[in-house]
Amino acid sequence: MSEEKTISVNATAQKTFLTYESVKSHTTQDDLWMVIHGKVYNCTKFIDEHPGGEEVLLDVGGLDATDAFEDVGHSEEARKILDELCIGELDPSVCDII
Ligand code: HEM
Repeated sequence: MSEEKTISVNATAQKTFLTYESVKSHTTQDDLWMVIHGKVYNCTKFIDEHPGGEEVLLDVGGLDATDAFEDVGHSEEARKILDELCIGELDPSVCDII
């Protein structure tokens, strides 16, 4: 079964929806995804560059990292980096628990 589905929202914009089931299998240094505020981020390329170190990112691999991310009080710059790492949103039609 495919991990993602793409839904046409209108003629110009498309959203990629991912299930939490697919997010939680990406938990390693070579393949690290996480969820922050309902969006899915592929952080693999950023692990080495994270100013807060790689361990904290690996700790939340495959999980909802919203609280961990917000508790640190990340800067606007950090949020811009997040935008670049976004690969989709959690599928609202699938009710799976994080
Ligand atoms: C992909 C998601 C994340 C991105 C893009 C990111 C980005 C950054 C950036 C740019 C900084 C430098 C300070 C700032 O600009 O705010 C930073 C610092 C930090 N981050 Fe993250 N971060 C992410 C996730 C996390 C998570 C999940 C944690 C878990 C606790 C975390 C913990 C920290 C800590 C502790 C620092 C402070 C490091 C220091 O100043 O010594 N980060 N992060």
